[in-house]
Amino acid sequence: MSRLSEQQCEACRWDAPHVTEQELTTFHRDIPEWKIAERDGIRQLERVFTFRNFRQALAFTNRVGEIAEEAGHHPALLTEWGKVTVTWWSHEMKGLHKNDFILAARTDDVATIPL
Ligand SMILES: C[C@H](O)[C@H](O)[C@H]1CNC2=NC(N)=NC(=O)C2=N1
Repeated sequence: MSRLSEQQCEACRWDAPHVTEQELTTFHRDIPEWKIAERDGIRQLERVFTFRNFRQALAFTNRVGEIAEEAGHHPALLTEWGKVTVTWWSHEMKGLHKNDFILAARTDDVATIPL
C-alpha cells in the first residue's frame, strides 16, 4: 500500500464507514504525532504545530487550507502566535474516516516544507 498521504480521499457521506479499531491502529502508525481526541462523542485527530511567529503560523494555516480545498475535506484550524492547532474529523459522519488520516498525513508533509 502506498503512503497514506499519497492515497486518494473518497467522497464522504453521513453513512460512510467509520474507521475500525484495527484501521485506526494501522493508520495511526503513519501519523504518530497526532493525538486521537474525543469531543462531544466525536473522535478527532489533533496536532499542534509550532512556529517562530504569527506570520509563519498564518502561512502554514494557508497551506493546510490549500490541501483541504484540493481534497474537499476541511479541518478546524486555530491559528495563534507561534502555533497552529489542526483538527481533522468528518463532520458529516461525526467521526473518523480514512480521509482524515490521509489529510493528517498530508498536513505533516506540508509542515516539512520550509516556510
Ligand atoms: C458538500 C461538501 O463536500 C461537504 O459538506 C464536505 C465539506 N468538507 C468536509 N470536511 C470534513 N472534514 N468533513 C465533512 O463532512 C465535510 N463535508
